[in-house]
Amino acid sequence: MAEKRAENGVAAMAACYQRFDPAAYLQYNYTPPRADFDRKDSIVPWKLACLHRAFTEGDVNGELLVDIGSGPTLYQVLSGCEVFNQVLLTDFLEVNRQELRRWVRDEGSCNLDWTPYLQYVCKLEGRRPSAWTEKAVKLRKVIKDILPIDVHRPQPMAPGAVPSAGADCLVSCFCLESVSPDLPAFTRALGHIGKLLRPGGHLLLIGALGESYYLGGPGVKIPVVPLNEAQVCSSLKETGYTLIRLEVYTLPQDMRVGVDDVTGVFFVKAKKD
Ligand SMILES: C[S@@+](CC[C@H](N)C(=O)[O-])C[C@H]1O[C@@H](n2cnc3c(N)ncnc32)[C@H](O)[C@@H]1O
Ligand SMILES: O=S(=O)(c1ccc2c(c1)CN[C@@H](CF)C2)N1CCSCC1
Repeated sequence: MAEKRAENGVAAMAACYQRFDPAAYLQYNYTPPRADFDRKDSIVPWKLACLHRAFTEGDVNGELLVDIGSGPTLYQVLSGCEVFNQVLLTDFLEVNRQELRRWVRDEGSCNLDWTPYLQYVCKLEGRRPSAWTEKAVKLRKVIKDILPIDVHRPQPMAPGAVPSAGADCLVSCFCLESVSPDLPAFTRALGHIGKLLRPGGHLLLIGALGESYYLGGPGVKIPVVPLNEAQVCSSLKETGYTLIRLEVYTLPQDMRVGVDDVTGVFFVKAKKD
């Protein structure tokens, strides 16, 4: 009975995502006021700095980085592309994979200009902002594929998509809590993606705290599992990760713009046991 309920919850979530609108999602979350590089208290500098530090402090290395639930966004691999020579982007929806392919193939008509993000990460790396063009070339070179994924499946990706030994690093941002009908499903999904990671590999997880819904497009209200820090830590422990660092950002009032009810954002660096 419980299994049937879980299946129904996952199916209902998948149905919600059929109305997901990448262009609107990018507009809601990745343009000002949320993505304001001139504001010291903006979430963008905080998140990009968390990722930059995590990728560059010396313990993260290897060949393959996999981004779980990429959506239509690239910011999450802008630092990682300097550390790994193979990056896989993944998403549940073809519309998001198409958005990413348009950027990777430099076909134009992307729904967001990632230049400010590329420039900001170059600044974090001590490079001149004009080096963003070189970073874009590097990123396009290391992205080896853009593949389907379903984190609710015990095997989230097609056989052979990731080497049997596992990826060296996973990054995942605002995915697991936004696609799971409840906390047990979130925890199971965390375990499923862990199977894609080699023992000793790192997980960089960014997510929403206290969020119960978000708009995935005009009038597209998508339920979210409201998480607190203790639940995130408990789920990590339950699924075989050792927490290295947890950082929390509290969203300023004026960044609560009605596209969701998120109160904070967490950043986790963890290692698979
Ligand atoms: C809130 S968006 C996050 C996008 C991006 N990572 C970011 O940081 O903004 C959640 C993403 O999860 C994807 N998704 C939905 N169901 C999924 C599933 N079962 N497995 C993996 N990803 C899923 C959606 O297509 C969407 O791109
Ligand atoms: O933290 S954000 O404000 C952000 C970015 C994405 C999301 C949320 C918040 C909250 N709702 C999530 C639903 F899944 C998606 N941010 C937007 C600017 S760039 C860094 C990330």
